[in-house]
Parts: sequence; structure tokens; C-alpha cells
Amino acid sequence: MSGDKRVHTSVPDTETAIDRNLPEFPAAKPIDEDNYFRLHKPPPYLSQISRDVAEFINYHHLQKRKIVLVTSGGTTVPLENNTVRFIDNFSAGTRGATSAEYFLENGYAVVFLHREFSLLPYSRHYSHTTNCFLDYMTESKDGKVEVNAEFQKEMIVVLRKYRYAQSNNLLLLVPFTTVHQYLFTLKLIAQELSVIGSDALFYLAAAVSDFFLPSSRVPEHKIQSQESGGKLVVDLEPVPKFLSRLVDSWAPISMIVSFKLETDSSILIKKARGALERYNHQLVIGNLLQSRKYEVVFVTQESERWVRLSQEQVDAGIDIESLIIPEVIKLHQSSIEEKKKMGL
Ligand SMILES: CC(C)(COP(=O)(O)O)[C@@H](O)C(=O)NCCC(=O)N[C@@H](CSSC[C@H](N)C(=O)O)C(=O)O
Repeated sequence: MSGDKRVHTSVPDTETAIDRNLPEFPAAKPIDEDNYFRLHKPPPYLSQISRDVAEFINYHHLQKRKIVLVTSGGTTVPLENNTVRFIDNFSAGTRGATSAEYFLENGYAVVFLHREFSLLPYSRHYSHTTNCFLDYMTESKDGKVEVNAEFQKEMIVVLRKYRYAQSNNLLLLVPFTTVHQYLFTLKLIAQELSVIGSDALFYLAAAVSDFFLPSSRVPEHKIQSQESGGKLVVDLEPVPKFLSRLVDSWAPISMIVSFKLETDSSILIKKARGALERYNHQLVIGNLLQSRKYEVVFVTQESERWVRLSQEQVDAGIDIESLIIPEVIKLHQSSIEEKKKMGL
């Protein structure tokens, strides 16, 4: 057994995922959130996450620090319990990881609910893919590993921010892999955060599955391609519309920001406004897959406003999150003041 005490989510929990006693979900009708949580067993590691999150919230609440839950990365829908195949939602984790850095720089403590192995704040600058960290290193005359002189200035800034977040316990990393793990963990964190009321902010940048395979239908082993005539027919159920639960019961006092991802620009604002009207939260940030790195649209009850990087800012490598986060924080501050006036 490794000494690693961290929670890991990418290995399927082979004990609970194929409980054949679970009743078949009612077909073709929206899954009721309570039904979903009542009929699915929670991830076995949830109590450890609950302890870590409660401790983190207490620590920062005592210092009157605002806390933001940033969700990041895509959820999976496993097609077998011993998972070989799964449906994934697109997200590299850049939005979430970058946004978390700007929240930290603006004095927030961050609970980072992220897809395990997706990009993380700070290390995202030198990940194994984008900018391979080995390209920043060189061997000194006496055979020691050093950072190339040309990168010292840039890397020391990231390293100092990373160490500051670590030494001040400002960033709590909480992983998920499957949509099941995401929903149970989101509900848990939201209920823990509800104790700090309007000082809690939810920034939901994760790409969450709309459909899932109920546990009662998950085959235990790898699906054999020669069975069922070589075809793979998948019959998925809609995922509970958890955003309505989050808004109306899990964290009713907190400000909630969700993202709407589309690829067709002609429907983006309509779909974002539809989500706002459906869930009645405070802000939907709409973005197109193709242009998400340099433009987003803020949709509130009152307005819709594009936030865009200029060509010069794009050329200078400015993150659009450097424009998004200050705007979100302004809206959060107004929400806090409004709730305080209402005695909440
Ligand atoms: C995923 C990206 C595009 C970031 O990309 P990377 O930087 O590569 O990570 C993010 O900005 C985003 O739009 N995230 C939200 C994507 C998403 O799934 N949004 C849902 C709403 S949240 S999931 C809510 C659930 N389906 C429900 O309706 O309750 C949607 O568009 O429908």
C-alpha cells in the first residue's frame, strides 16, 4: 500500500458500481435529484473530503476570507464498471485552473474541484503537454539541473505565487473523474460552504455530462465487441439538473456562476439566458468552444455583455480570465452587500 494519503478518483470503485439490487431508473422521465442521490451509493472517499473541506472552510471563515468553489475539467460516464471505455466531456481545465489563480490573487481561498490529472493552478504553466517543463531546464557545468536563464524571471513569479498559496493554505485540491463523483462531491461541498452564506461563491467551469448510465445497467467487465452483433448500443439517462438543487437548496444564499458552452454562435446567448431563467442564479458566462480563450459573454437578469481580449492582449499572451475574474468579484461584492441588507 503506497504512503500516498491523497484521494484518487480515476480508478473505478469496483465495490459499488454494479449494485444489481438498484431498481431500474424510470425510463424517459427526468431523474429526480433526490432519487439519484438516494439510489446511488456515495464515493467511498467522501468522508475524507468532507473533513478536509470543513477544516478548510473553518480556517478561512475565522479569518473572514471569502471562499470560491471553482469546478474544472470534464466528467466521465463509464460504460463498464472495470472501465475500459467511457464518454468524456471536453475540457482541458485551462478555464478553471487559470481562474483559480486570479481568485487567489484577489484574496479568495479556493476549493478546486477538478478532473483528476487535468490542468492545475500554477503547474498548468509547465505541464507535461503545453510547455514541457524539461524544456525550461539545463545542465550546469558541474552536472546539476538548473532553470534556463531566459526563463528565470517568468518562473520565479509563478513559483512564488504557488508557494504563497501553499504556505497560507489558500488552495484545496479536490478531484473527481466520473459525473457520479462530481455530483456527490459538489453537493457535499455546497452544503459545507452554506455555513458561510453570501461569502461563498460558486464558479462552475467544469464540463458536466448531461447523460449517465445508471449503476443498474453498468456491465462489470469490458464489453465484448463480438457480442450483440458487434454493435454497441448505449441507453443513457439524463443527469439530474443539479444546478436547480444548488440554487434552491444546497447553497441558497451564495452567488452562483455557471458557464454555458456552445459551438453555434447563433444560439449562445439564447441558451445562456435560458439557463439563467431555468435555474434563477446570478450569472451565466457563455462561451464558444472555438473562441473561449479570447471572448465570453456575461448574461445576467439585467443584461448581456461581451468581454473580449484585444488583438494586442492576445498577442501579449494575456489570459481572458484576467478580465473575467475582476468582473465576477465585483458582482459577488454587490451580491454580498445585497444579502447583508436583507439580513442574510
Ligand atoms: C469547458 C470550458 C469551455 C473551458 O474549457 P477548458 O479551458 O478547455 O477547460 C468552460 O469555459 C465551460 O464552458 N464550462 C462549462 C461547460 C458545460 O458543461 N456547461 C453546461 C452547464 S454546467 S452542467 C449543468 C447541467 N448540464 C445542467 O443543465 O444542470 C452546459 O453548457 O450545459
